Amino acid sequence: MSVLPPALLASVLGTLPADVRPGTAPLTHLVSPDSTRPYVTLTFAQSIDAKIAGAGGKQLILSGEESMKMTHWMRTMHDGILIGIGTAMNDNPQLNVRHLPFPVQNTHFQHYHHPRPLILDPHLRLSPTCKLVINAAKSAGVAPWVISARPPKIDGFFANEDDGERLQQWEARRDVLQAAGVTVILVEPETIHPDLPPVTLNLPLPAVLRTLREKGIRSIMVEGGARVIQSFLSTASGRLVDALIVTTAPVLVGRDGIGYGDGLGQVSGTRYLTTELLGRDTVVGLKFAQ
Ligand SMILES: NC(=O)C1=CN([C@@H]2O[C@H](COP(=O)(O)OP(=O)(O)OC[C@H]3O[C@@H](n4cnc5c(N)ncnc54)[C@H](OP(=O)(O)O)[C@@H]3O)[C@@H](O)[C@H]2O)C=CC1
Ligand SMILES: Nc1nc(O)c(N)c(N[C@@H]2O[C@H](COP(=O)(O)O)[C@@H](O)[C@H]2O)n1
Repeated sequence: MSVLPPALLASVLGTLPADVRPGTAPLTHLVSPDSTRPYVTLTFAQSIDAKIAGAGGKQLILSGEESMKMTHWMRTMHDGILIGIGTAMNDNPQLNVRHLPFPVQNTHFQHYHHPRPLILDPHLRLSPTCKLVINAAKSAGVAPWVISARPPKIDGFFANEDDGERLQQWEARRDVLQAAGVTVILVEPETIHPDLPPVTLNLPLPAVLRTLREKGIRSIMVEGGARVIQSFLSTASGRLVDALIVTTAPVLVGRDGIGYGDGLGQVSGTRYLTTELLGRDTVVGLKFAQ
C-alpha cells in the first residue's frame, strides 16, 4: 500500500518539507494571493455526465479506492474542509482521513492532521447528533464550525410578525449546537440595497472566507455539494478558487442525478496543470489565474 500522496497532489498543491511525515501537517505554503481569505482548493468526484449524486440527492460513492485515498491525503493538506448544509444533512459525512494507512505509532486520529469541518448553514439545520459532532465528542474528530447569519430583526415598515419567532428559533438551535460542542461563527447577511433590510439567502462567500481567515484558517478544501460548488465557481468567475481537482469516475448517472453545471456562467482563468489515472478514475488538476 502506498504511503505517499499521489503525484498529482504534489504537482498542484506541493509537498511537506522532507523531514515532515506525509499527512501529519497542513501545507503552510498554500497561501492565497488575496491575504484577506484562505487558499481555496475546490474538489469533488463526478460521473462522466458530470453528476455528483444520484436521483433525489442519493449519495454515490463515485471515487474508487485510489482516488478516495487521494481525497483523504488532500484533506490532511488543508486547515479546513468546507461543505454546505445540504451535504451535511444528506450524507452525514465524517470528513476525516480514515482511508490513509494505519500508522505504526499513535492512533490514526493522533497521527494525521485532520482538517476542521466547516459547514455553511444559515438556518442552523445541522443535527447535534450528526457524525461530525459525535466523533468530536469522542475525541475522534475535530469539532466542527458552523458558519451562519443571525436572522435579521427588522423594525418599522419592513417588519414582519414572523421575524421575532424566526430569530428565537435560530437562537434556540444555536444554543443546542453550542452545547454539543459546535462553534457557531457569524457573518453579515447579504444586503441587496442599503435601504432594504438584509436577507439571509446564501451566505456571502467573500465574507465567509474573510471571517475564516481572521479566525486563523489559512487553507480550505471545498468538497461541495452542488450548490456550494456552483457558488464558488460563479462568484466573480471563480476568483475565490485557487485550485480545482476533479475526479471523474467511469460511470453514467443520467438526467435525474444532481449536477452543478446548470446555471453556471462562463468560468474563465483556469490553467490546466496535470492529469493522473488513479485506478479506474481520471483526476484532473487546474489552477485559477488570480
Ligand atoms: N460527489 C461529490 O464529490 C460530492 C457530492 N455531494 C452531494 O451533493 C449533494 C448536496 O448538494 P446540495 O443539495 O446542493 O447542498 P450543498 O451541500 O451545496 O448545500 C447547499 C446549502 O448550503 C447553504 N449555503 C449557505 N451559503 C451558501 C452559498 N454561498 N452557496 C451555496 N450554498 C450555501 C444553503 O443552506 P439553506 O438551504 O439552509 O439556506 C444551501 O441550500 C448531496 O447529494 C451530496 O451527496 C456533496 C459533496 C461532494
Ligand atoms: N472524493 C469523493 N468521492 C466520492 O465518490 C464522494 N461521494 C465524495 N463525497 C464527499 O465526501 C463526503 C463523505 O466523506 P466521509 O466519507 O464521510 O469522510 C461527502 O459528504 C462529500 O462531501 N467525495
